[in-house]
Amino acid sequence: MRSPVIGLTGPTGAGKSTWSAAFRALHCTVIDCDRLARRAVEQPQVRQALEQAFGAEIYRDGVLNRRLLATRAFADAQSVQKLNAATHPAIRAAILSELHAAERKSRAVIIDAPQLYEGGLETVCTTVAAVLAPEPLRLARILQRDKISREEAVRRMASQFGEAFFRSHADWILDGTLPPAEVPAHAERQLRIWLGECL
Ligand SMILES: CC(C)(COP(=O)(O)OP(=O)(O)OC[C@H]1O[C@@H](n2cnc3c(N)ncnc32)[C@H](O)[C@@H]1O)[C@@H](O)C(=O)NCCC(=O)NCCS
Ligand SMILES: Nc1ncnc2c1ncn2[C@@H]1O[C@H](COP(=O)(O)OP(=O)(O)OP(=O)(O)O)[C@@H](O)[C@H]1O
Repeated sequence: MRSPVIGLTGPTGAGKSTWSAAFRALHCTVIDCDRLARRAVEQPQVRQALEQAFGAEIYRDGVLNRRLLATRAFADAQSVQKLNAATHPAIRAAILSELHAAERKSRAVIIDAPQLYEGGLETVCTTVAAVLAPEPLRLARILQRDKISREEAVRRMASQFGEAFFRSHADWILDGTLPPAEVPAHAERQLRIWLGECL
């Protein structure tokens, strides 16, 4: 039988990683799309598309300057679209390949994808959960985590869907403000609901 496939999404800094770590500890397979994206940008056809859209200087000795690409790609909506067009097909292929490998072997598969809807990945999910937290808290978290300027952080946040979108599209909302120590118990309860629904 196929395992349920849970899309785990939400805006930057909401706390998806805390929830996905809890699901991993519950023996779910977690497909981490940020990790797959890091691999995708090393593929020749993705590199070529990114260089064409954002300039050859974003790679140096074959290594992507992520900060420079981020500055250019999150500058406006059109640039974000170019970034997605260059990277999403390869990321999607990698996700589907990992999904195929995991689908019959895991208790559940969690696709941890900030760009789940932009990539059209909700169509392969049994259900979608969005992790949400208030914007000021998310901003503080990513300033701390990513060591970027406030301006860069605000631009990146503005390039994503807002809370209202996630509330109206996701099937479940998960609390990104819970103390981390409390997340595992909530994740276990949530997983039971999903497994019950999907049996
Ligand atoms: C532009 C890049 C090089 C910046 O790298 P950087 O190390 O600064 O950020 P990192 O990759 O760790 O992503 C951090 C967060 O930024 C946000 N983000 C990443 N890509 C995008 C995007 N295309 N649109 C909006 N937000 C994005 C996500 O919330 C992500 O979790 C990188 O984010 C990238 O390659 N993005 C395109 C691929 C993509 O869409 N990834 C999301 C996978 S679903
Ligand atoms: N429940 C929480 N309580 C306190 N801090 C948290 C919590 N969840 C996450 N954090 C911290 O906030 C930062 C951002 O969280 P996380 O990496 O999970 O974001 P994300 O939702 O995966 O966002 P992105 O899409 O940017 O990767 C991290 O440094 C993390 O340690």
